[in-house]
Amino acid sequence: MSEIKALGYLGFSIADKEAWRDYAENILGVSVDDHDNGDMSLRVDSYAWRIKLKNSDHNNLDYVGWEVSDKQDLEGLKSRLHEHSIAFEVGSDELAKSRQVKELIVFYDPDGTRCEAFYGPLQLTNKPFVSPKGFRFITGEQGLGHIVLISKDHAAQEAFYTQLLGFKVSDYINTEIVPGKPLSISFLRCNGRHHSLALAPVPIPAKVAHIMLQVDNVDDVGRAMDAAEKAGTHFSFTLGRHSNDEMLSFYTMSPSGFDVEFGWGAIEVNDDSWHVKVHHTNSAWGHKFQRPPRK
Ligand SMILES: Cc1ccc(O)c(O)c1CC[C@@H]1C(=O)CC[C@]2(C)C(=O)CC[C@@H]12
Ligand SMILES: [Fe+2]
Repeated sequence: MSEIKALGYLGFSIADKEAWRDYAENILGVSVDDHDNGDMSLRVDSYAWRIKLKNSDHNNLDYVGWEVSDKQDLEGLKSRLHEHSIAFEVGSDELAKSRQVKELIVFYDPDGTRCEAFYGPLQLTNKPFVSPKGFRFITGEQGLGHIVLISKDHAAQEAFYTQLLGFKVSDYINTEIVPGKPLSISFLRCNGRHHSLALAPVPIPAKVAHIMLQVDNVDDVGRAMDAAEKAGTHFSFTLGRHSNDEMLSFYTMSPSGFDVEFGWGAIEVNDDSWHVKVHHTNSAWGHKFQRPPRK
């Protein structure tokens, strides 16, 4: 049912390129490539790029790239979108070239976030990924990591990603961010990663709450934490262990204002044995929220 195999790539407009370069290399430990037009791209694995940072005067989530297996599955997805009267465009050759993929389509979710579905990402096996911090990121079949979108029309967003795009619900977390205003976050998967996408109906104007990158060594979470502390980066949530995917992680505020969760040790979901759960806590321990500094 689901053609979507993984979170493939992300595109952001960013207002502070040099701050991002420093944050990417020295805290996240990902590699940075500069392009002739002033944009930067981040690598975490064999893919030519995973996160594109468009040099701009504002910060924005520009697109979310979902990977499908092959042309057949892309055609299957096109048919489903067509059946449900969801408009899509076939990406031009120029767009495919700039995304460094074989083919892609472009459509929008109910909240207006630009989605791209693609197959055939360029692999740079002749230029292996080298982390400036010696980190190794867990990607492969689990994709880039996860993204948490702030949902405006939450019911429509959940229906779109589950019924149309074929994501499965892993669980829900009921929480109270504003005291007296309970809300339920939906965690959705499209592979063994517990969630590649979460939808959080938090009443704030932001589009993206955070993105998450996962490393394969718990000590690298500690090393990234030390580097972030040394750099004076704001910790939005302190070190903790999540209740649902059991990830050990901390969150720092990126130069764009959204957070990056840096984690290790999450469970993998087996579709045959998993059942949907409801949690009433975000974390088994830790993850203390810290108010952002005033600008
Ligand atoms: C609870 C949880 C489980 C797994 C995760 O990967 C994960 O990022 C979270 C945290 C979700 C997060 C939160 O708990 C506090 C309120 C947050 C920051 C939001 O406003 C959106 C995401 C929410
Ligand atoms: Fe997360």
